[in-house]
Amino acid sequence: MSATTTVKVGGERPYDVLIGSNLLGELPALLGDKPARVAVIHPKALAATAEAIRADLDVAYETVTIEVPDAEGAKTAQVLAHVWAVLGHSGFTRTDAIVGVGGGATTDLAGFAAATWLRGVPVVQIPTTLLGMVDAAVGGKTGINTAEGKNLVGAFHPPVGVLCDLAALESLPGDDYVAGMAEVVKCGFIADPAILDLIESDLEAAKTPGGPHTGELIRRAVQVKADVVSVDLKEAGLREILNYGHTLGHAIERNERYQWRHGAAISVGMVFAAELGRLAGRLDEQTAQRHRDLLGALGLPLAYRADAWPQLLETMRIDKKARADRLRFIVLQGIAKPAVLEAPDPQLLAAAYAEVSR
Ligand SMILES: NC(=O)c1ccc[n+]([C@@H]2O[C@H](COP(=O)([O-])OP(=O)(O)OC[C@H]3O[C@@H](n4cnc5c(N)ncnc54)[C@H](O)[C@@H]3O)[C@@H](O)[C@H]2O)c1
Ligand SMILES: O=C(O)C(=O)C[C@@H](O)[C@H](O)[C@H](O)COP(=O)(O)O
Ligand SMILES: [Zn+2]
Repeated sequence: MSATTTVKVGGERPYDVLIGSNLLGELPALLGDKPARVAVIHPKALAATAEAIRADLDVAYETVTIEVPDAEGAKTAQVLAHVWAVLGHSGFTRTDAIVGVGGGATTDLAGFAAATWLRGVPVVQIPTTLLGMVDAAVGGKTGINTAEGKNLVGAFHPPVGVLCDLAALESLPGDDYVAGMAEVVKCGFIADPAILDLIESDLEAAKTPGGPHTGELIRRAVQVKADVVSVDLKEAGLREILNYGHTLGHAIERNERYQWRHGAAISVGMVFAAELGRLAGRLDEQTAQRHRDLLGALGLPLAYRADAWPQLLETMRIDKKARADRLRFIVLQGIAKPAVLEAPDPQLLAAAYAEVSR
């Protein structure tokens, strides 16, 4: 994809997601002339990019870079407190702005820092992973983990803009790229079957950013997310479909002390959700099998430890979709036909887990 594509996100505070190459020059226009100060939050792996952004912005703004720990290590209350301290020492006011540069973990933290500092300052997200581009940086869900589970503290705080510079994907390790494909596959199953066809048309190419369909896959996945969050920012209903595979996936991440990639965990979670839907009589066998075939061919995991079930079940009880004692899962009634399965029989749950356990 050479030209820049724009996906519009609607709602009370609409914004654009730009997808293309060499987009960093768009940042000053997004920030506008209101901020006097800009904080660029990034992990070590993106230090050079953050420095280049700082150098560019220095002409018009007082700019500070804030390096945060890598991956899930950034999504803690301690790191958030550190960011608040830097903003405080730097004199950040309500018109000043934050820029998140990195994968989903960094943009979740940067977004939450922006949501909470002075009860809300503008944030521009610059995702540098596939997962960040197609999912985390879009939609305004921000947050951190706690000892009890994934993303348990957070806020809905939409960015003022998102810059997906595809050149960033060139330095991304292969396993991280493939982990991002799990969310792309999710978008295919819940809303846009053309995504599944494009991936299946060249499975090897789909594992790399150099594939012939990379740009279209990213655009389609961003469009799925944009369509959903434009009408349901705060997850009052429709937005729950974006959580397909995440009820079990988040429990696996916690069980692995966040050493598994998010995309890998939700890959197992989606196979589980497909089996749950099948065993509940809602999903046909062929579509359930298509989950395994597709995710397996991409190199994503399809199974998890059998002995972990009691702990996973316990963790799933504080999933955000749960209501009182009732667990709720997103299942499919067919491709692009997501639905809620409420309070499934414990035996049904165990049977679905048996299908993904080893
Ligand atoms: N807010 C949301 O709506 C939303 C949606 C999906 C996922 N998430 C969250 O996103 C996180 C996962 O995001 P992720 O998969 O991007 O992982 P990540 O942020 O942990 O990044 C993966 C790794 O890639 C490195 N990296 C990032 N960009 C790079 C680049 N261009 N070149 C080289 N290395 C690079 C990072 O330093 C890290 O080590 C999870 O915490 C998940 O909960 C949030
Ligand atoms: O944007 C959403 O809504 C999603 O559910 C997208 C998910 O891919 C993402 O991992 C999200 O962070 C999960 O949200 P949570 O509310 O279950 O923590
Ligand atoms: Zn996710």
